[in-house]
Amino acid sequence: MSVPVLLVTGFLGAGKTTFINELLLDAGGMRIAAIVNDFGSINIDATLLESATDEVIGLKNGCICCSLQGDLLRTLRQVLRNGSPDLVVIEASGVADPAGIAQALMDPVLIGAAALDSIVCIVDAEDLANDPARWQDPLWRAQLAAADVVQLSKVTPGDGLDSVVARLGALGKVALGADGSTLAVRDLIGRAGVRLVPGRRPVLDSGRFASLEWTCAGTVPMAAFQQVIGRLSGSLLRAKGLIRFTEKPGDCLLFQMVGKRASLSPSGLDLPGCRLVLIGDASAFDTEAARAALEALAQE
Ligand SMILES: Nc1nc2c(ncn2[C@@H]2O[C@H](COP(=O)(O)OP(=O)(O)OP(=O)(O)O)[C@@H](O)[C@H]2O)c(=O)[nH]1
Repeated sequence: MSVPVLLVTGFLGAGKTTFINELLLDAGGMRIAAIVNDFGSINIDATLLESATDEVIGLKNGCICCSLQGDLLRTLRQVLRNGSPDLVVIEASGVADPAGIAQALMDPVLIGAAALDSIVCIVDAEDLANDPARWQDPLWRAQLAAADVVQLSKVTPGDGLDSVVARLGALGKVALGADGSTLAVRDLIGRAGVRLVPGRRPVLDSGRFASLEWTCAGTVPMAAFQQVIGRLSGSLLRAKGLIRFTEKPGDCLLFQMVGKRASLSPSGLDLPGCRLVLIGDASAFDTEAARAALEALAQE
């Protein structure tokens, strides 16, 4: 019998890694392997998931819905060779159109060993409230359209939640998690209808996003870092990183920013220096200016 593959999609920062982490931590005895595609060359998501399962493989430097389709298939074969898991979870990057990944997974050789089961789309309720234009975003709509299961994240009771659920319903999607709950992993499997090879071409707009990956071997001063991020925030869609501040060089902190909301929390990791990924709209985000501003912060 082929191993089911669960594909988790959703816009930048929607909560895909958080959702998968919860699945892995509450796997109900299932052996789950995770394949994680980050947009850039620093695979923060894979690093974050490594503590939750033995088998996490990061795919970086491209997108599995287009340039890395071959890498995805090779990785999947490798995962299957390493001892058949009960389930493979693939986290798409926030810029991926799941149609491209579904097409790749229709590979005639692979399909007997691993077959795409459900596609879960994480929909960020807070993002929809803050940025109603998201409803018209072609990439966001393509991610939603592909979904067998729509899971809401960042829900606040009231706050227009009923109208979000109703509007998703009008688009033909039943949104789960309006009460903050998530389905158990076993209940996510087998939810797909008959899946045809997607006829349309994936929504790809490689020029839409600009990203910067920055690392330094030492630390950065906290107040100056916050100032730089504050200045950049208007042009950023997503930022994440593992940062050591000069004031507390012993702590490796997880920095997250989605839209205007930023947070710092203990990462539980012990990686040296700092690593940061910034993603913005290409028309607004000046990566070289951002790099220079970050370089000016680096301390030994
Ligand atoms: N309050 C709240 N925060 C959440 C929820 N889900 C995710 N977050 C936060 O949102 C931020 C992004 O979450 P991730 O899980 O990394 O999002 P992602 O979709 O994997 O992000 P990318 O892979 O970078 O596109 C983090 O700071 C999370 O802690 C949620 O349900 N509620």
